[in-house]
Order: sequence, then structure tokens, then C-alpha cells
Amino acid sequence: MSDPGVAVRAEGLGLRRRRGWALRDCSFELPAGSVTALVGANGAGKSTLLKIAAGLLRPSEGAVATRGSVGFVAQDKPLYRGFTVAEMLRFGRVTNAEDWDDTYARQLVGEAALPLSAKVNRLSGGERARLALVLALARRPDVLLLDEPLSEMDPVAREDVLRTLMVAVAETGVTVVLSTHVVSDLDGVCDHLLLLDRGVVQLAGEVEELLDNHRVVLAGRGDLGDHQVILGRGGEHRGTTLVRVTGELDVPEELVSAPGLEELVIAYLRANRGVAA
Ligand SMILES: Nc1ncnc2c1ncn2[C@@H]1O[C@H](COP(=O)(O)OP(=O)(O)OP(=O)(O)O)[C@@H](O)[C@H]1O
Repeated sequence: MSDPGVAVRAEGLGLRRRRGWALRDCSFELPAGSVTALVGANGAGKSTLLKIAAGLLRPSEGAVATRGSVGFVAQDKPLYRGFTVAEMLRFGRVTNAEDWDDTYARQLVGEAALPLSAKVNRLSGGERARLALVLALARRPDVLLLDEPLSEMDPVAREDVLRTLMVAVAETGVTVVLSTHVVSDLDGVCDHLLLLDRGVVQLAGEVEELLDNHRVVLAGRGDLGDHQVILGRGGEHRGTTLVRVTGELDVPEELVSAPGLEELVIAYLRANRGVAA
């Protein structure tokens, strides 16, 4: 990749499955050191995209380029279940001799309160997820791809893991892409958003810019001019409408507010389902 500021670039990326396209015409750029929330309904193509970026699946068309080394934690967190935590660390060190940061690995295991002598198959789902993340982080990758890393964790563990990731981003400039269904967790954590709908990129960019380009308008869809209505909810008089604005919005100020990240994502996901509840 020629631009040093770009860590991941996809161009026309597509993967055809037997039943159709799992990913289609997918193009985006993620800057180095960014944290991207990859969101979309079940089956939208999130895992497919991450696996292609990790080099585990070959695209049918297009390409994705990543800058530097890539770490990937799959949704099913493959670990050797008969190993202890300590043995997994040793395995990580031996198989990643050059990149392995053992001090960091032990620090992260300590922070996660994972007992070194515990067998992997005796750990809870959330603990296994944390161990998988430790092993990925300790390799000090330049790009870290995480497929639903938080899904099995309790709220405190989720917060701790996100803090660990933020520290890693600040200290090493690692670029993180993580898929999730719980967008509220990522508010204030992710600075980029990638929203997939049935294999297609529907929304991509900087979170701040995307929030800036959208408005929630109270009380119906009266006169929204040429602005793009994403989703209207709750009827003409007491409802709200999410619009993508392309300039000045000709609606009284008191009827307009800025959406939050979760509100924005949920509106798009609902609109994709054709549900205006
Ligand atoms: N091994 C496979 N063989 C055939 N089709 C597959 C395979 N894996 C995924 N698909 C299909 O590809 C599409 C995208 O799946 P993918 O797992 O990437 O979605 P996802 O967004 O990660 O979903 P989820 O949120 O449920 O994890 C789906 O239609 C799915 O049925």
C-alpha cells in the first residue's frame, strides 16, 4: 500500500458462496491506529470480511490489503482445550518467536485474572475469549481483527477488554477492527464504523462525520426536502425520523437533534429489515 496512513484497504471485494454473494463490491479504507466497529445483521457478511482480511478466505473478486502483520481472533476462539493457560502462553511464545511479547502476555493474563494452571476447557466462554485476545495481542500485530470478541463477556470484562484495546492502540498504534452486535459498548471507543447489509457496505467512515451527517427530526416527516429519510418511527405527530442530511435542514431547531452511535446503527439495521416500528 502506498499511503502510510492507511492500514486496511478493500477494493471491490466480493465472495460468492453457493447460495449467492456473501460479500459484494466492498470498498473502504481504514486509517492506521483507528478502531472500527464492524456491524450488520446476522448473515450480513462480517465474519466473511474479517476472514478475507485475515487471509483465511480467498475473495472471488477484488482485493484487500493490510499494512504490516495481522492478528485475527475468530468467533469460535480456537484454543487447545487440553492445554493450561500457561501452556497456551508457552505455545504462543514458541510459535511466534520473533514477535511474541511475553511480559505483555503475562501482564494481560494477570489483568484478566486467568489462573495460569487452569485448563482451557475449564474456562468459561468469556474467559476463553479473553485468553484468545491475550494471545492475539501478545503477538503485537499491526492490524488486529476481532470477530465478536465481547459476545460472551460480562459487562465488567467487556469494559476491561475495551480499555486494554484502547491502551494498545495508544501505545503501539495498532489498528483494530471488531465486529459486534452491541454497539452501545463501543460508543466512545470506536472512531470508525463499517455497516454491512446483505454483503454490501451501506455506511462507512469516521463516526464523528457520520453522526454529523445525520439528524433525528421530531414529529413526522413533514418537509424534509431532498434529505434522505433513513427511517421514520412512531407516526406523524409523535414520531421521529432519522435523516441523512446533505446541507441545511429546513426544520425548526427545537425539533432536531443529533443521533447517538447506537441510535444511528439501529435505525439503519431496522430500515434494512423494512421494519418501521
Ligand atoms: N461456510 C459457509 N458456506 C456457505 N455459506 C456461508 C458459509 N459461511 C457463511 N456463509 C453465508 O455467508 C453469508 C455471510 O455470513 P457471515 O458469517 O459472514 O455473516 P455475519 O455477518 O458474520 O453473521 P453473524 O452476525 O450471524 O455472525 C451468510 O448468508 C451465510 O449464510
